[in-house]
Amino acid sequence: MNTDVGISARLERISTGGRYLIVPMDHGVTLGPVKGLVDIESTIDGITRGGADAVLTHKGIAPRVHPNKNGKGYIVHVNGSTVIGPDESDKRMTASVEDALRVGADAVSFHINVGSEYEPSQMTQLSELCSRAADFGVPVLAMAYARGPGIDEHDAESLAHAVRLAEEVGADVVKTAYSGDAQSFSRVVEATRLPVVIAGGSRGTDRETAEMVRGTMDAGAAGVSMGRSIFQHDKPEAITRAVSAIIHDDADVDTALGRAGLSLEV
Ligand SMILES: CC(=O)[C@@H](O)[C@H](O)C[C@H](N)C(=O)O
Ligand SMILES: O=CC(=O)COP(=O)(O)O
Repeated sequence: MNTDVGISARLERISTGGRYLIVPMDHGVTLGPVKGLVDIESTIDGITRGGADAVLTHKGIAPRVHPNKNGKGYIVHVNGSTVIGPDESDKRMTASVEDALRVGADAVSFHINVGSEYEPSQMTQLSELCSRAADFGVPVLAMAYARGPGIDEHDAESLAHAVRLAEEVGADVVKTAYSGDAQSFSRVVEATRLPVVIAGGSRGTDRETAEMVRGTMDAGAAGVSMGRSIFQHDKPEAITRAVSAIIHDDADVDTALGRAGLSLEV
């Protein structure tokens, strides 16, 4: 049980009533300056107006985040790798808890590939990060992916193992991939007492995005940490509005898309 008042207070800054709509934009390290991240100021302005609870970036982007985040929460991501480097799974530390606090973060996030050859070192780093962050009352979002040789990244049992590991080493919120349907994802949610949020993966249609979010919430999860489906959208504010309607107002898919002015077509 989380009894730390600083962690509780900061968790409230990155969520609404225990539900999370986080938009991660750490992909500039991983993928480069892709669509939506070149003019990151406008994207952040749109998604925070659309109902995001928090945005997430690497520490160096902080000066471009604060003037545009409309009073919403801010999470600093503390490890990274690139798709053009020797091994994308080999995430290395890029910031400390102190760095994150210096640039105004409300929480830190850390990516672990459970099942990869880097799992042992990443698990140690995550555990140490959680201890250090707790010293300062800073929440840790663990991005716990099931990634490695022979692993199905959407298999519910593997995802359940990944989210459970995050709780056991001391994280406060856990993000993982979606297993594809509400029934299987409920087994992932049941594997931990932590709030579970999903990654979106590469961008699909608006209906696919909305159905994924609806299924996630039906499974008992706490929300999303959804990047490309939101920041690569032609209308980031509108798709955020649709996702927010599902997460914060329990809207169904058609209501959410309609309320955001998006097409109801497949
Ligand atoms: C680009 C991807 O495939 C994502 O799933 C990333 O691995 C997520 C991540 N936080 C990153 O950009 O490193
Ligand atoms: O940091 C990355 C994520 O949390 C997920 O990003 P995606 O683009 O929704 O997979």
